[in-house]
Amino acid sequence: MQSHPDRIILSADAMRRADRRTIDEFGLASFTLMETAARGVADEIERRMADLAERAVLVLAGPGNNGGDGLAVARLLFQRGADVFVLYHSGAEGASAETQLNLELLRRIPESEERMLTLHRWDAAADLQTQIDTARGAMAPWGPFDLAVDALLGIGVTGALREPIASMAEFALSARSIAAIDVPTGLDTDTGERQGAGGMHADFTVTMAATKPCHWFGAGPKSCGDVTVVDIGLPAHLMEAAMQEPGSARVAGAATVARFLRSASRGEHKFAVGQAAVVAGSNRYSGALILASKAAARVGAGYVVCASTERAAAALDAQLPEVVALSFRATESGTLPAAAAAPILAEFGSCRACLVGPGLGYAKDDGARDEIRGLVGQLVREMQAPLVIDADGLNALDRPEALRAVLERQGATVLTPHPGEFGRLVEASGQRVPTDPAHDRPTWLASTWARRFGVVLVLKGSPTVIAGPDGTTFVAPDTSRALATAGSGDVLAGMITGLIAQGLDPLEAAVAAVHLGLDAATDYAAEHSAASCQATDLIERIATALHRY
Ligand SMILES: NC(=O)C1=CN([C@@H]2O[C@H](COP(=O)(O)OP(=O)(O)OC[C@H]3O[C@@H](n4cnc5c(N)ncnc54)[C@H](O)[C@@H]3O)[C@@H](O)[C@H]2O)[C@@H](O)CC1
Ligand SMILES: [K+]
Repeated sequence: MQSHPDRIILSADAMRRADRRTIDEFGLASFTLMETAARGVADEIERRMADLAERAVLVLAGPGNNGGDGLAVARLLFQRGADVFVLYHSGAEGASAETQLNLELLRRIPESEERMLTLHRWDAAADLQTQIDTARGAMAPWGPFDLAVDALLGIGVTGALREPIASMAEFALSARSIAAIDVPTGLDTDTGERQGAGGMHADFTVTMAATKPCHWFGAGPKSCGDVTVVDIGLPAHLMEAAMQEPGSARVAGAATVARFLRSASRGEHKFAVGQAAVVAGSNRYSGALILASKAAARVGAGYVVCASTERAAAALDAQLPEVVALSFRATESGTLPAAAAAPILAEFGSCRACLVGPGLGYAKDDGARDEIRGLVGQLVREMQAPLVIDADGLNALDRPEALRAVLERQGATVLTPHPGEFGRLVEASGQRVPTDPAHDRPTWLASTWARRFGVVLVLKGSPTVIAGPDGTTFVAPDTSRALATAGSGDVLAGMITGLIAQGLDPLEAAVAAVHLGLDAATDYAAEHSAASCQATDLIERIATALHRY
């Protein structure tokens, strides 16, 4: 469980805009930003490399401002006692003024008796093999480096690595550890995907102003190592503006999750604390009903009631005597009939949260489909309490009018699709999905569609992204293989419902539930192989996870 404060995620564009506005509008010189960035990187390196004075550092500097950061870091580490070998891309000589000045400053450092500083120019226009051999020759007397600093490419990267960057990056492999400046070279900043071969795997990454999606998504988490953020002085109002942009997000720290959970009206009488209703299951799928109900109870809902077919309700009774079950004669498809909606609304009208969907058996056959579409549609239209729609409940929203009914609801709605269910929802909405790369990011999709549907949207994935109807977006701190188990979706939906029933704001309940699920999975994986995790193992660990906040 992370103890760090909340972390912000900005897209490459949002970061560039904040940089630009800080320099042009606010008036903080870009050289100052670069120097502040470099100081932050050097401080973090010094914090991790015990005695810098005895260390040999290789700085790989690229042709842009990331390279400029690297050149400044080289100067600072040298000043702090390290022997520094700078391998810089000749493009730096034609780069921004701040990068050129940093190259010039290195050149002005006088020879020193105690420490070595080598500036080695990599001529990007010359024959590649010659450059490789020459660089290798120049490094030969240096022996292995304690650290390589990856300042080749930062958020200006586009597409697969082109030479000579890929060959320059290879020189990092000989170092004992690797520090990446801003982002590891070769990672797409907004997706964390590696374009083609090559590129950097860092032991730690020091990033400017805010994290970027590549630190959390795709190959990023494995390629970045520990990520620390350096405040380079971007003014708060410009950071706030960047945070408002679709695609920007926040990763809640433990303190925030604890604050969300504390907002629950805990300890009051069980009816006051909140009744959670679960409309789920079918003759074939009673497990989903049981898991969702158990999770709602375990997360602290005072009183869980459920509605299902006779057979599923009987199975639940056997396992969860404390949960009151309303049972209905199943349709010939073995699923809940649409006619169950009225009695459910009558019985559960006073519930404080209602979950509909797990195991309803939507795919069974057309008969089932019509019945479940009718049942879900009526609950969407008439259930006043916050409604959590998961699994087959989502599949039943397969027509534009169903999604319009969701948008028109007075009460809050939480949708918890996995990517496939999400794709079908978007398709059913009849709205166009922008396919350009800038927009098919999970954070952008979640915030845009949460706003369009007017819902809390939990876009399950690795990691899971949670967005509110105003576009506020959270990203789960990591993923766990243990969560990739059947039924974990039922558990998550049950937890969200159980937390809302206790008075949590639906968005906060969804964020807290995702974190609790991750904590439970991490706890399990600490003692067992993650692949062996069952949904019931997760439920058993919810209470422990809750207790920590
Ligand atoms: N004043 C500023 O704007 C600041 C910028 N910062 C640094 O500046 C970086 C962004 O700098 P830039 O926008 O100059 O971009 P980068 O320095 O990330 O790289 C852009 C350069 O790399 C080349 N390039 C792009 N993709 C490539 C590929 N696939 N293969 C080979 N070469 C490729 C481009 O032609 C361009 O010359 C940040 O990552 C950060 O490190 C920070 O110092 C904060 C302050
Ligand atoms: K880099």
